[in-house]
Amino acid sequence: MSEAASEQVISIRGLTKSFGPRKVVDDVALEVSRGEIVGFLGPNGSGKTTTIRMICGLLKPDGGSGTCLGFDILTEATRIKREVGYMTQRFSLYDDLTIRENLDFVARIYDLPHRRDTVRDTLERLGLTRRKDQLAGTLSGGWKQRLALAASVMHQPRLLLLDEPTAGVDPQARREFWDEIHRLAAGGLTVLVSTHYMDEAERCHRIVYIAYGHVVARGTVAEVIAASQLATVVVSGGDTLALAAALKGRAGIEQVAPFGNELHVVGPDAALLRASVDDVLAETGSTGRARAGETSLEDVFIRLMQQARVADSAGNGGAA
Ligand SMILES: Nc1ncnc2c1ncn2[C@@H]1O[C@H](COP(=O)(O)OP(=O)(O)OP(=O)(O)O)[C@@H](O)[C@H]1O
Repeated sequence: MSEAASEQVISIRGLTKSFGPRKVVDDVALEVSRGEIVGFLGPNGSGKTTTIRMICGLLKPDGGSGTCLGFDILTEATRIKREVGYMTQRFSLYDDLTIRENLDFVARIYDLPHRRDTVRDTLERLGLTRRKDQLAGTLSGGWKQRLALAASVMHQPRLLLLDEPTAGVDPQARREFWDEIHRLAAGGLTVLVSTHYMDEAERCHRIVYIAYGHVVARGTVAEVIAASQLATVVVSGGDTLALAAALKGRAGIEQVAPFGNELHVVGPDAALLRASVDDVLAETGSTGRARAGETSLEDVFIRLMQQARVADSAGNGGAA
């Protein structure tokens, strides 16, 4: 394998999977380099978990090809599984074992050498030593996630797959979790993480957005926002509820969303958007004031989801 190719941790194309008559992953291509943190986003049921499971050899694709960690995803699944850490959406450790006992159990499953030292080092590395004798069932959501992360990196995988790792975890714990992910990536670990949280997407080096089984956007957060070519106008003051109702459905306006005392109004044509907002403000005699705003990743995702829904019902899902 060439040096450049060996830096490519995930390289897949044409990945396809159906459950019954439904194609839930359709022609997905993905390239991820060593040390990258790539965010996998998309609405519920869009095929993220299914794709992740195919990449790490837990599920056989119907079509497509490629490599994960240099191993063929179709024929070398066993070798892939050994070098991947996989943290699922649900806490899958034992509530009635302590943190240390849980890690010791995982170390036995992997048949890790120097088990005691490995567990001790992992406890230390993930900041769990102080709580090592606490029962997992009594931990808060944030600590449980930290333990689950420890369990999934203890065997020193080269690729970490995280499936909605911080669902239901408070912002402080989430931030610490992500600090840890960045530390691990800086050490050479590659991370593919599925999430519904915008702040998490923003902490990834790159994001891939999937809808109805198709990749519909990819790039850095800034690139994905720029590629959407959406414009945003922020309206502050006035009766926001009445204004929102008046703005919806007007020419060039695709989204109207209240944020506190302001409205974010979004559309694809900046001039038309502004003209429509100004018209509505004048027509309603509103005291609200309009200014140009920044388009957010959330605005872009809502548009991508709506476009994908239209494409799916027309039977011709888009691809990026
Ligand atoms: N083993 C299975 N058998 C049948 N259908 C399945 C199976 N696994 C997943 N699906 C279906 O495939 C579709 C894609 O599911 P998947 O879990 O990959 O989506 P997701 O993007 O991870 O969703 P979420 O964000 O809700 O976790 C869903 O409609 C799901 O119900």
